[in-house]
Amino acid sequence: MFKFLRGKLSNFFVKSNRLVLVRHGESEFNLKNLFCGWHDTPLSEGGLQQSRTIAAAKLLEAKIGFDKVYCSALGRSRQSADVILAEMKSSYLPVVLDWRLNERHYGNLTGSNKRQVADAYGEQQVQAWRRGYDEIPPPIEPSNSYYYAILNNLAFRNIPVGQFPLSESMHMCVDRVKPIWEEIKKEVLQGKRVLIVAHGTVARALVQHIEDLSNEDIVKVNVPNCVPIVYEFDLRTGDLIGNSTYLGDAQYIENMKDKVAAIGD
Ligand SMILES: O=C(OP(=O)(O)O)[C@H](O)COP(=O)(O)O
Repeated sequence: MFKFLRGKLSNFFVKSNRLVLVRHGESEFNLKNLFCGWHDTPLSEGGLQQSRTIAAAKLLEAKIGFDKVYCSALGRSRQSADVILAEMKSSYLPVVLDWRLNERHYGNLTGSNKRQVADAYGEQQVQAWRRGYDEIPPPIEPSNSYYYAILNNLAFRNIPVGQFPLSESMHMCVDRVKPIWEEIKKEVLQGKRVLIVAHGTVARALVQHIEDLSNEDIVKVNVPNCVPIVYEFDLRTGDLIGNSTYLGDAQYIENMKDKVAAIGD
């Protein structure tokens, strides 16, 4: 009876719930400035450290806890989540791996150095591939060094026939992410405290859905590694309350956004 009343009372008072979105820590491919997408690169030493000292530290500082974690089927997302959870003494939490949260497939650009591609095709074309909304990079070919590793990755074995991409635009990624986002949002609105550990383009796709941004506005968004983005939802209406909050030092975050936006060396 007491438990029942306590539940009723907390339902009466608790009217909002938070959701946290984090891009995984720096990967080996991020470090080498290579297009990565569906290639399963591990985190770099720096990326492991960012997961501890930026993502987990800022979440602990903000006293934000979780009930459930969503990751992609790519190892770097899970690796970052594991480090964050260990640091938060929350390794017991359920972690769901879902391929629909995989990074955008970068097609035949996979494995290429971004600066070298810019030297060959021009900066404008590279930025159109990286930050255009409908631009689809050329499909990955069997001659690409990562073609077979991606195709035969057992982490992708549950992908329905016909849905395994050979390349994706931002737009395709936004469409792919929509159903899993709707599933996650339902849980958030039921009061589950969810952490999503995702990737650069997938994080932007989620941001577009969450903030209802236009196609023109979302292409200007850049998500740094390991900076938690916090959202708050009204549990009754399902609407977003206020704006996103990026946890961390404002100047550091701006510098990292600029770094992510740039083609790099
Ligand atoms: O795999 C990638 O994203 P990830 O490091 O977030 O998984 C991309 O290569 C990021 O590159 P971009 O910032 O040029 O889109």
